[in-house]
This record gives sequence, C-alpha cells and structure tokens, in this order.
Amino acid sequence: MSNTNTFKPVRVKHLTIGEGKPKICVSLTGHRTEQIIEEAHTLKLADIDMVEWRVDFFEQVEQLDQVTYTLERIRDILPSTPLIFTFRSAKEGGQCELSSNYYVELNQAIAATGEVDLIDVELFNEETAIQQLITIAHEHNTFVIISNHDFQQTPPKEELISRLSRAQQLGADITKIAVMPQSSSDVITLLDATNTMKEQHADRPMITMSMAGKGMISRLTGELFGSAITFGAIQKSSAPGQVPVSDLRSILSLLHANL
Ligand SMILES: O=C1C[C@@](O)(C(=O)O)C[C@@H](O)[C@@H]1O
Repeated sequence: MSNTNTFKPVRVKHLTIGEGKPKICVSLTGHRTEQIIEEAHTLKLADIDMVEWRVDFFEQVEQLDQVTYTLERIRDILPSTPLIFTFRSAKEGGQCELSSNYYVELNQAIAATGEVDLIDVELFNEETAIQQLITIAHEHNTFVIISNHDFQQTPPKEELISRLSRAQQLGADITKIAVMPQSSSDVITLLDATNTMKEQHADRPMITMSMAGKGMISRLTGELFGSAITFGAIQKSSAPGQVPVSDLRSILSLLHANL
C-alpha cells in the first residue's frame, strides 16, 4: 500500500517542518525565570532551528501571570525563533502533574497570547479538551503537536501506528511519539513504525524517537524514515539520549547529502 495522502508540511516562521533535514530543537528547562532567561541567551547563539519551553520544569507553572511574564522575556530574547510550549506531565516523563482543568487553562491561555508558534498537547487527554485546545490554538495561528511518551518500554509497531494515526484523526498539525527501547529490536520497531507511517498513512509531519543511548540512532535518521524534528542537547538534555547540538548539524548534513 502506498501513501496517497497529500502531505501537508508545517510552515512556522522561516521553517518548513516536514521537508528536508530534520529541524533541530533544544529545550529550555530552567526552574526560575532568571535561569530560563540565561538559557534563552545561550540558545540565541546556538546553531539550532527551534526552541521548546518545557514549562513543567518552571517552579511557578501554576501561576499563569508568571508563565506569561517569563514567556514574554523568552520572546524578547528570541523574537523570531519558532517556539514550542510544552507542559509534559509526570506520567509521561515530565516534572510535575497539573489538574486537568489547569492543564487546559494553561495551554488555552498561552495559545491565546499568540506568542508561541506551537503547543504540545498529550494524546492521553479527554478528546473534548484536545479539540477545544486545537480550536483555540488555530484561532491564534498556533500549531498543535499531539504527543505521547512511554519512558518504560516500546509498544508494538501496530500500537505505535495506531497512536500516531489517532493524533492525526484528532487534528494535530504534527504528531509525536517518544518511547524507551529495552533492546536493539525495539529501536527497529520504532523506526519501522515511523517508516510505515511515512509510506502509508502520514499526511503531516511526525516526530518520533527511541530514547536513551540505544535509541540515539533514531534521533539522526529522521530524514530517511520520516521524523521531522530532532531534540538535541546543549549543556542539559530534556530526555535521555539527546545528541549534543554540536554533533547534530554535521551528522544530519552528512546524511542529507547522501540521500
Ligand atoms: O516530547 C519531547 C521529546 C523528548 O522527550 C525527547 O525524547 O527528546 C524531549 C521533550 O522535551 C519533548 O517534549
């Protein structure tokens, strides 16, 4: 079966996600505003394409005014960098848990500021909440990544495909799955699921990765198998197995030049 869907890349500022080399993204993981400002200055000088603010690391995440204040400071420093806003829940590998009401309120409020380019919404939320967030985000020209993470294991290929397909059906602009390998076969499972999505089902960009050292290879081969963004590390990483940004650009360029 071949993919007859018309593929829709995502254009964010000057970037086209889903075309060419995977885009390099690095996360801001500071606990306090001053640390986040410092990290943003470091990222401004780095050779990266995008930034993710992992707001679950921010100790004032439950104070919306402090979140918006800090977001404005990030934007002062990085006015034209495509920016993802992510609250990663503890059950999916993040730093803390929020009530589902506040999770929706936080994401809605941030999408409505128009200050971020993309928000990350976890797949395992109520469908109505996800749909509400997509509507509000799109009203403010903000794209939505629907994501899922398993920090324990790698589900079977069919399950990976089913979760990515479900994220598409729900209306994600970009779908994402990150899983933990227990073996080298698990890494192949993730790559195989990504490749099958690309060849048969995907009509929009995906982000997939197998985490930790074993899975690191999956963070380099996105252009071949179909993952559009790779999360890299500078000083700190936001998940195990992220490749240092200093290596990432040259490896992605080498692979690109030979495809
Ligand atoms: O979902 C992802 C992917 C990630 O978990 C990784 O494995 O690189 C890192 C997170 O910061 C990001 O939100």
